[in-house]
Amino acid sequence: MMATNETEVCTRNGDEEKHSSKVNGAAAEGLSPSRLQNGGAGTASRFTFSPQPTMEDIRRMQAEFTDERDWNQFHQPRNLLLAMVGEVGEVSELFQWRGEVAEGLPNWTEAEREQLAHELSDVLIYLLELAEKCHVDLPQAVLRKMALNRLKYPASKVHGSAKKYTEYQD
Ligand SMILES: Nc1ccn([C@H]2C[C@H](O)[C@@H](COP(=O)(O)OP(=O)(O)OP(=O)(O)O)O2)c(=O)n1
Repeated sequence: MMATNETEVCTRNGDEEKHSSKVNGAAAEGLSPSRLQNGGAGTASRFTFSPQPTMEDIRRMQAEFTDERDWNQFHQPRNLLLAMVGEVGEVSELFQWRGEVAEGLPNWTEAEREQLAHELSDVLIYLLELAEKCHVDLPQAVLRKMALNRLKYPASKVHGSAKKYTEYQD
């Protein structure tokens, strides 16, 4: 489903489950308590992104943003990496001292949710520009990496376990 402001009815395990879904995943009201636990999102009603913009769209928009400002002179790989890590720190600050946070961030204010959206966007923007400047075709690279992850963690072997692959003896 799209991340829109509509209210929708989802069916899971034959039961009707009503919840509202907003841009930025802002609404958690109406979610059953079990869906607010870690990993509790049922696949039938899982939060999804809008299809646009793509990674390439964002890479291009950021390239235009930096070109217009003559900022490429500052945007070498190491600087972009440091900028990205700084933004990851800003995301961490929003979660700091809150204890565990349930999916959908049910107790967060709209302002806090928007701040999180900004900081996550900063991380993504710098990540994509870092990949560009390192000549990593990230959309394709992520497909290759996920294929490797599936081989390393066969569902039949690791289902329900969070152990690292090095901990399995077979
Ligand atoms: N040299 C720069 C500076 C900024 N940006 C863009 C990418 C990020 O999305 C955002 C980062 O801006 P700030 O460094 O001002 O960081 P914040 O937006 O997080 O502001 P603050 O640190 O006040 O929270 O702007 C950029 O591409 N190159």
